[in-house]
Amino acid sequence: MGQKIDVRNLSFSYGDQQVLKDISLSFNKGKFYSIIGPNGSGKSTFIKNISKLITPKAGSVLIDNQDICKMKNKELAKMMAVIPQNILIDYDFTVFDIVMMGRSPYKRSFQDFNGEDQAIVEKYMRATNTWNLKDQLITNLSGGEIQRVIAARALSQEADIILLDEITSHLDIQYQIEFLNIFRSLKEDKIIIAVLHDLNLASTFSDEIILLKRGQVEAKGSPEEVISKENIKKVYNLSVEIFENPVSQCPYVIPIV
Ligand SMILES: Nc1ncnc2c1ncn2[C@@H]1O[C@H](COP(=O)(O)OP(=O)(O)OP(=O)(O)O)[C@@H](O)[C@H]1O
Repeated sequence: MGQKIDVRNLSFSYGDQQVLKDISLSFNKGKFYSIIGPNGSGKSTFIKNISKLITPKAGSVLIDNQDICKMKNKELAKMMAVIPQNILIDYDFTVFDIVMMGRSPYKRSFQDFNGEDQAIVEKYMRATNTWNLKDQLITNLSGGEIQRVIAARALSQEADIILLDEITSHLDIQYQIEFLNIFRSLKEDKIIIAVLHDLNLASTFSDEIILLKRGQVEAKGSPEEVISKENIKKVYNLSVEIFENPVSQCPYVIPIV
């Protein structure tokens, strides 16, 4: 389950504003993918389409050759976990209860969580450094703490596909790196797709990068193929120098200011 995602000729519009145009891509197990591109280029809209939050106007999204629009939400939730960009939780659940919700796809109606669920939840709360927050109300946490709790919930879903929509936006530098490391360390038997704004994080962590420009794929491939002076100029209208990162040996972008 969740070995491969095929996006075929995907187009999407909000009203008469076309936001995604004829996108075809494949994502395979064992890889960390980043989606990059300027503000408004359609990155979040793409993540919402491939997670069935919104429905493509044309084209399809297939997981292991099955159209996600024909899948039950619970079945999809066993295969795919999403960490969204904007997390609004205004009900007074404890952090532990919120993370436990990640186990719901595995339960029948009114079936209780068991010791195995608790052990899974504790494992991922410790990994995301949220175990010490377990008895707090979610409404009392900071933006970065909430994002870590939502990551723990997504990990507790134990899905083969993880979508991260700008997970780093609320996180300080330590947690940005820690988080991307957690997800990268899990990639062997998962598909990880992350929307990232920081080109150098994308370059360091990704096996493949997809560069969007106005809802179309401008470039895709390895960091070396995508992170080039020409692509950055064309898509961000920004002049940059590219060096080799001395630690990771990946392309390292420095804007010319
Ligand atoms: N719910 C919505 N209704 C109408 N238009 C929307 C909606 N959500 C996004 N848009 C528009 O669709 C376009 C793409 O937005 P999207 O959020 O996918 O871009 P993005 O690349 O994720 O941007 P950012 O980097 O700023 O997060 C933008 O022009 C945006 O204004």
